[in-house]
Amino acid sequence: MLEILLENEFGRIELYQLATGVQALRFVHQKGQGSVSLYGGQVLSWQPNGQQPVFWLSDTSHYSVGKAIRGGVPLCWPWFGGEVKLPNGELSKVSNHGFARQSQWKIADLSMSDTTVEITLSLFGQAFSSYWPAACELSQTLVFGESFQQTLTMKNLSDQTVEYTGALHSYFCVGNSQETEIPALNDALYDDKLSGYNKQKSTLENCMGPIDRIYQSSDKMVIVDHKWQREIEVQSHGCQQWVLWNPGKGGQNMVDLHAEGENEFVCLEAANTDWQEIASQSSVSISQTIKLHVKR
Ligand SMILES: O=P(O)(O)OC[C@H]1O[C@H](O)[C@H](O)[C@@H](O)[C@@H]1O
Repeated sequence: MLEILLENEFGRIELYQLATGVQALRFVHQKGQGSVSLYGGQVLSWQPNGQQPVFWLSDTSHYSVGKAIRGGVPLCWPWFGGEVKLPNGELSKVSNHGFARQSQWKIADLSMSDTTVEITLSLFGQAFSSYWPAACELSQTLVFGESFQQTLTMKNLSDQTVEYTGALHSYFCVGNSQETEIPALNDALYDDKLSGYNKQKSTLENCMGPIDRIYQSSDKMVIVDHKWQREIEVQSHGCQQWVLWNPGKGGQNMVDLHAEGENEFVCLEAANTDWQEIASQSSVSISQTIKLHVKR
């Protein structure tokens, strides 16, 4: 199955079948190319012309309903990590990162100009999970051009206040995670999910794991990739934390991470890891803007 959804003098957007139950959009535009899975509403790739890919995608990712896709920008929502707040306020252990990344999103709008490809996806419904029964509507706008902008708007359609945690879980492609730094993180306190020690401060030598940290910062970050001589600037909006994750050699035990894959990416996630309220019938948004600076 292949369907051209939009074509003009600047490019083309196609819908294709990636696997059973997994449809995706891909675009070729005069500024670059990219792809987005409707399953998970997940950006899979983006490569501006003349650049290395910006997002990393595992060669051995699952593409099947009920499993998360490894790479691109998974949406962690309405909970980040393995804990949800139930409607009665109690916390409960759950599988990681919520249902948005394992739900079927719909195309709400597509447009293409000389400078950008804009894709809006939506997810609408209720009782997606017994842990989070509220009716909700998510809208995700993706603007691919020379830079990339992603906005996730969450509307609470129920008559109760709801609480969420979440993240735009970007897998950034780098020349080598061992030759990659993020200097602005050195100024921030972090909770170390691996050791359990909170409010740490230390210099991050490089981005090779095992690393799993929640930084208390919403500052603009610059990923300095020495091997590819590239800087990736990431600015978040509406997010209070950055999560930094790379599995290191432990990645070799993950079936959906190809051999040596841990050398090729760093996850820097625009996140809210503390519970955030959304009042009944209200909307809130989180977003990120990504810009590339190539030194060569
Ligand atoms: O394997 P996943 O459920 O996609 O999670 C991958 C990673 O996501 C985040 O970065 C968490 O902080 C990590 O603890 C987790 O291992």
